[in-house]
Amino acid sequence: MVTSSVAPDDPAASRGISRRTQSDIYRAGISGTKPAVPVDAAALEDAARRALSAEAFAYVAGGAGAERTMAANRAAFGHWQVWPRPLRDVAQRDLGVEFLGTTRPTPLLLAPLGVMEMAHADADLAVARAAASLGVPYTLSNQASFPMERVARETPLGSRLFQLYWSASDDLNRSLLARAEASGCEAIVVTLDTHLLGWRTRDLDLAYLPFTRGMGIAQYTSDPVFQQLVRERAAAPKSAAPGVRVTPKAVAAAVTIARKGAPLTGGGSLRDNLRSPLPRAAVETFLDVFSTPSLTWGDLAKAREWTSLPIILKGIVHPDDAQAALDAGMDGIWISNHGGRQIDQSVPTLDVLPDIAERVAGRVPIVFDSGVRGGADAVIALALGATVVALGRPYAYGLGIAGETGVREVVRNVLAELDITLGLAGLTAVAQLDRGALRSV
Ligand SMILES: Cc1cc2nc3c(=O)[nH]c(=O)nc-3n(C[C@H](O)[C@H](O)[C@H](O)COP(=O)(O)O)c2cc1C
Repeated sequence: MVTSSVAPDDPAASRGISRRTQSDIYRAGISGTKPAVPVDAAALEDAARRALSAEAFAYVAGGAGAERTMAANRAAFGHWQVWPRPLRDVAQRDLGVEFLGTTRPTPLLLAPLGVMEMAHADADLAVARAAASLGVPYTLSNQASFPMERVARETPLGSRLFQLYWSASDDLNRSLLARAEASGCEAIVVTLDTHLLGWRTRDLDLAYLPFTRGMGIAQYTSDPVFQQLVRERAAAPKSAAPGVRVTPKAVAAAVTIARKGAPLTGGGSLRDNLRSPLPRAAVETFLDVFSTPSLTWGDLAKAREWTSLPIILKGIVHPDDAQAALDAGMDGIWISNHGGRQIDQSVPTLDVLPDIAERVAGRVPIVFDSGVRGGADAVIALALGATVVALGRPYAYGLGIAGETGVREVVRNVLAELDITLGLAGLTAVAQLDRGALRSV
């Protein structure tokens, strides 16, 4: 349900999320209260830059190479304009869509974002609560900061998908998917575009990768198969690993790793965790199993054996790969270039959306992401054939600035602008959005 602080007898309450949001904001303004996070997308990013550590902001905001794909993702929206169409009675508007066999209240999804503890200590818990309060499904990342079971406990009514990074251990993959199913996830999203970690310029300049500090590996350290791999590694004779120079930063990193490794040591004191070889072995094991560059289309059949949930492939950009996903019997396609974090000067997702939508021809749902910054962007993607649109960085910025409230405001603002844009385009339902709503430039 979409929540609002507007009183139930307020006429705005029956006029959709846009009127409720505007009413909430302007009414609070009378008492001098401003929104917790900037509404403008660029101002939101700026505020996040100020709120986050240099490392956290670089990790969230950064892309691959010279970040030309990030810029292209945004520029692609500039090739389309939304036609205004007045005098069509748009007093009642329906944002609902069919997705994975269920009618959803909105056409929005939250994309999986790893290591959200860098933005806020409540990380995925805060994001899940905000998403659930707005009826927006949340895609839990394989690199989350809390185990999926904990998120499920905190938001039993929230709709969740689980995103898998296909690791080098099939036993681990199977275990993660079984846990996702047991904890109420509705679908598995297999991310395909990160089989090699992108050349992330900002992170390289800061020499900072959160996983090497034990961050963003909570789905692993809480997994029985992974725990066994870690114990085996810790027990094996050591090969001489390159030493780390002991500096205050190295000591701080060791403390973080020890804390994050607590699930492996039985949650002992910090001193115990620092002494135990397991937390560091967990980081090393993770770095070993994380990526599987040898994966091929033929391997996907295994995922079918591991889960009975629908499987969506994330990271599809080439229309031929969309076709291959259909041929492989997948249940959904997630068009994404990882927000420009993988290949520099790659293909902007919006540019390929129409071709892919044509190939898919409604046979499976299409999730779209990379570059969505507001409701008008979402309208354009939906009109070009997306079934649902996924929001990424903006909600991480909201999280960093104002925790759960920040995420809720960011998502609410996108929905409100989407609702207004739909109505001003003369339409009363997301289902009516098609190419006719747009002018190409
Ligand atoms: C900080 C950050 C972490 C991410 N972590 C993941 C992840 O764990 N799994 C995944 O499939 N995609 C991940 N992505 C990619 C997003 O799911 C999504 O594709 C991307 O953010 C879309 O681009 P946009 O945020 O610029 O709109 C991450 C993106 C960012 C910015």
